[in-house]
Amino acid sequence: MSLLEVQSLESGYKILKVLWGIDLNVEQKERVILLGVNGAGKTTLLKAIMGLLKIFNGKIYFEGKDITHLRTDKRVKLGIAYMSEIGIFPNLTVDENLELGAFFLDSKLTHQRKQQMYEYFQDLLSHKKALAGSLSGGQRKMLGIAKLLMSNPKLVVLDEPSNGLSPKFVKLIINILDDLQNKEQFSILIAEQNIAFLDFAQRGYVIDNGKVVVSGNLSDLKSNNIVKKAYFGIEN
Ligand SMILES: Nc1ncnc2c1ncn2[C@@H]1O[C@H](COP(=O)(O)OP(=O)(O)OP(=O)(O)O)[C@@H](O)[C@H]1O
Repeated sequence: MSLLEVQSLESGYKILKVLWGIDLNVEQKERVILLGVNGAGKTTLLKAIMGLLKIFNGKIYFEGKDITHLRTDKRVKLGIAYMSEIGIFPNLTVDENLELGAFFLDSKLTHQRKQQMYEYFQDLLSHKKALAGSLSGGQRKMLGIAKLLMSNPKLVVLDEPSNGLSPKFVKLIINILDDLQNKEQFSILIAEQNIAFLDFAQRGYVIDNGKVVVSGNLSDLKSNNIVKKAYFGIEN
């Protein structure tokens, strides 16, 4: 049984269908990347998995449980955490952002988890009372990741964490995710256009016009002509 299984998923916005029958799965402790050009449907797919969009057709299972029509907060309680491209609330403090990430934990568990996050991200501890909007781009991403992990997720869903970051910070984010996954053993589903993340993943899917056009393990992806052309600028 896969941790996450998406079957023939069709979704979109009001009457606009964007996803046309997506099949995808994520196994325990696996790192899966979603590649695709702007507008391909990556964000739409992640939102549909999180219950933020109406499902027109198809199924979503988490640990074998049908969650196709489950409310978003209930998906979070089951163990799926999502970081959108924005990821944080700029008008709240660092501490308040972390608390929001654990909305369903009691105050003792929230406190313990916050301490854990401040241990992982010591830079955030010194900015505990600062407004999230006053942090640097890199610090905001760290906060987004810490907020994401507050709920102790089994599956972490990330939408373009590299967006707006310099190559140095992209490397740092990759190292942090690598380290935290080893410590906490969650699975990762990540939408990215930055090829630095290709080596981070074990398996991936290329989405185009709301359909999966290529899928496979890292070496399959790297040798695929569509991927080579779109991401490495190689024609053949
Ligand atoms: N709120 C919305 N209402 C209507 N259409 C939308 C909405 N958000 C996205 N779309 C459309 O859905 C399609 C897929 O967009 P999506 O954001 O999922 O792509 P993406 O692969 O995540 O690209 P990007 O990397 O630019 O975010 C696009 O045609 C887009 O215009």
